[in-house]
Amino acid sequence: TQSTRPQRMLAAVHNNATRGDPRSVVKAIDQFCRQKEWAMNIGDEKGCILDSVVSEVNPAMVLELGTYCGYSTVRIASQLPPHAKIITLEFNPQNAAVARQIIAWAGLGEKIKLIEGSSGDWIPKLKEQFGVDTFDLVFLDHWKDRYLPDTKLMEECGLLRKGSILLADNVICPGTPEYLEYIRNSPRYKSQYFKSHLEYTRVEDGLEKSIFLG
Ligand SMILES: O=C(CSCCNC(=O)c1cc(-c2ccc(F)cc2)cc(O)c1O)c1ccc(O)c(O)c1
Ligand SMILES: [Mg+2]
Repeated sequence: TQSTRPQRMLAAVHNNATRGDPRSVVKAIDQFCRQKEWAMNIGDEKGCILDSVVSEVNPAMVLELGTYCGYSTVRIASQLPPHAKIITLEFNPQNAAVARQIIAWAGLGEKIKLIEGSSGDWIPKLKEQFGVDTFDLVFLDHWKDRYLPDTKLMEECGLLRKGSILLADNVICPGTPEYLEYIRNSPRYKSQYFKSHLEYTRVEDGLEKSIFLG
């Protein structure tokens, strides 16, 4: 039976990355996406911006919305301080299955909790189910029309604290106009745009970094 793109990406990781070496996993995926097949990972260019935000925030608790194959999950988790954790939500079971194996190959299983399901269902359950208090960093990379409703949901569920950082991918391509409008005009956030390119292309895209002011 025909393999899927995430399965071919996983094979590239098994064949080209060193088990237990997250940077080699990231490199193998970027090479696969540049040389073989484009895929919607944040990629190496925007990935460097993500890395700098993670190291600046040095978060104890991270929420990622949209795991896909786990590329950004591995990038973030490889920079977390000891005992820090990332919870990542993925809607698509096939993508989640591949992500679990890529995360395991990178040796980061202890730091990462992957939940299969929709963000709208799970965000209201995170406190009771996983004993979460608030998140220091939230990375938004799921359905682009869910960025705004899920941000409002996180506010309502008390998952953000004064100083929590939201980092949103794809605010230009595919684009998240309602989210940008809200977050840039809300007195409860201070936002900054990091201009970049759509992963593995020359098309403009960027990341929006926003601090929750409480
Ligand atoms: O894809 C989803 C929703 S979650 C992924 C959201 N991410 C994106 O859509 C996303 C898209 C692009 C992008 C795509 C085509 C372009 F021409 C240009 C840009 C880039 C990104 O960086 C992204 O993050 C899903 C849902 C249910 C399922 O059953 C399933 O198989 C998949
Ligand atoms: Mg993205």
